[in-house]
Amino acid sequence: NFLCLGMTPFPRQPAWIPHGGAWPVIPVSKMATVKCELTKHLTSEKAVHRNKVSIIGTGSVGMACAVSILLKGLSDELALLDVAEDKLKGETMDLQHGSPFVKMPNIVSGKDYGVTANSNLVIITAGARQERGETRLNLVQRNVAIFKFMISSIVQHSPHCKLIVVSNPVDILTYVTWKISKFPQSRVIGSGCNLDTARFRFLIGQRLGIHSESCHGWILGEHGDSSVPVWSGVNIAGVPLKDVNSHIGTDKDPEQWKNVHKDVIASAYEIIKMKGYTSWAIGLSVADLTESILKNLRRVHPVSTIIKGLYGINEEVSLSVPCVLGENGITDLIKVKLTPEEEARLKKSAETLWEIQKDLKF
Ligand SMILES: NC(=O)C1=CN([C@@H]2O[C@H](COP(=O)(O)OP(=O)(O)OC[C@H]3O[C@@H](n4cnc5c(N)ncnc54)[C@H](O)[C@@H]3O)[C@@H](O)[C@H]2O)C=CC1
Ligand SMILES: CC(=O)C(=O)O
Repeated sequence: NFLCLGMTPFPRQPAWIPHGGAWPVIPVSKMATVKCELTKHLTSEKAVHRNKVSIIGTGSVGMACAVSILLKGLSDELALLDVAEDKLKGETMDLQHGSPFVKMPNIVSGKDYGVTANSNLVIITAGARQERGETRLNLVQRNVAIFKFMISSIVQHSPHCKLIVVSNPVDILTYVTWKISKFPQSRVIGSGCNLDTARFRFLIGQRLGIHSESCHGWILGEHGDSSVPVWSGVNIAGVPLKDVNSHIGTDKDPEQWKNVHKDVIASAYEIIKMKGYTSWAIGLSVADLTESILKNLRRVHPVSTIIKGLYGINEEVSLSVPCVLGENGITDLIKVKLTPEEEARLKKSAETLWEIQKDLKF
């Protein structure tokens, strides 16, 4: 019985207790007896989590990311952090109760950054979101203020992690995160145009009656209003749409395919007008990035990274270009052959961001 009494009542901290919080009052002798009768304990080694994912901000986007990652079974520990304690606790408990239905890892939560310690990947969704009709760029000062403390705290507890920035304006906050964290460029990834590209492929698929996965096309540049559709590269099964319609994406196009890109830009505004926020598509798209990183897939995604020196852009701005993503984060950028018009639009996107970024204090 000595072994039994010496054991912790649980093999690990139960997830509904905030990190660092008190243990529930459970009659230890009863617990120990049942556990001892049932099991023969072999080791008290502490679990090592190699694929720990932390999500900062448990609002609509953070929780959509959490559920999408859990359903894909990607992490062996999920940590949630938010300043709104009741909401955080409620979301944690609610997720936990789904554990019989998915292979759920240990879920911990708290408002202290210690809960995120030793993460492999930290996903940042905290901060203000757009009101109806508000632009993403308008959020900048409010969210930069939040990022100062948040990024330093994450880095202190997970100095080797990769960071995915989702909060808006995502490109500027990716740059801010890179500066504050002092991480190499490879480990700071903005979700960027991963979502815009998904919307683009979906809408092309709708016009053609082909599944979006088989519609190959990329949106680059700023996530949002100045994003750049690369019409020159859109293809189905290797057949470029511009070979079928040489005016595709231009004013001269009788089918006005350029409206597909207009709809991509309008998407977030339209959804926010109707339901107040966007969440499901961004959650699924972040889980897709997470999969490439945690499984070291080296797939190519349109994510935001510092692109100084490419496409004639000389400022330190973060914009989306196709990037190879694996266990070390972004290892390579694909140099896309753009038409002069596309390159000019990308430069304009960079200028738009630089105009705001150059005066930022953080
Ligand atoms: N990059 C993209 O494609 C997308 C980005 N977003 C952005 O994601 C962000 C989150 O959006 P929602 O989840 O809808 O907002 P939300 O308001 O539902 O959630 C934000 C959460 O952040 C928490 N928070 C605020 N300050 C914090 C701090 N200092 N530390 C920790 N947590 C803090 C709040 O308590 C709240 O729970 C927004 O900036 C939004 O614009 C949203 C959709 C797509
Ligand atoms: C809100 C936002 O950035 C989006 O849904 O695209």
